[in-house]
Amino acid sequence: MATANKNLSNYDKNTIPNAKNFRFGIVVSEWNDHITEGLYKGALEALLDCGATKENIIRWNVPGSFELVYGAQRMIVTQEVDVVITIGCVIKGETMHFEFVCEGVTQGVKDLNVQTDVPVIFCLLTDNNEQQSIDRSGGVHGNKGTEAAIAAIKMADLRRNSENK
Ligand SMILES: Nc1c(NC[C@H](O)[C@H](O)[C@H](O)CO)[nH]c(=O)[nH]c1=O
Ligand SMILES: CC(=O)[C@@H](O)COP(=O)(O)O
Repeated sequence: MATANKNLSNYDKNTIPNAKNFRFGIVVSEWNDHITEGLYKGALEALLDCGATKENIIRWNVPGSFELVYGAQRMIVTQEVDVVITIGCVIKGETMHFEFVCEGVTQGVKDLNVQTDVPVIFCLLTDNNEQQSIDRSGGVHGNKGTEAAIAAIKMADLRRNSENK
């Protein structure tokens, strides 16, 4: 289902585990910070709404989305988190750089999910223009940060429940 047909901010708390006992890492790209701050706000509000405590939410900034992978890896190694959310916004420019940044982050986040035992949530906007980013960071299509927070809670719960299987 395309985002245009699904509001990214909708969630049913009855279907979401309580987040109070999980530690969350959030790595935020400073590129397009007028967008990434909105994504972070959506994620933070959803985590707190679902029971997370501010003491259990660790935020680090990185220069751009390409650095999200390294930031998430260091967060996993040093901070004893249950899950990491990577937040970035890549907007198409004149060159192929967009494609390489998007692919690099996509593959890097995938690799962290495969190579570590901590889930890494992919909250990366990969948009053709700024309006698409505005629409998905608290605009008409909701907030992808909210969606990422809910995914983070669910994946932290899955990890906890699968530890002793
Ligand atoms: N153009 C965008 C970038 N570019 C910067 C890269 O992410 C990276 O920081 C640089 O190549 C140095 O390694 N980053 C974004 O997050 N969004 C963009 O639209
Ligand atoms: C995704 C990017 O790095 C891009 O915004 C840079 O713009 P350009 O391709 O015009 O150099």
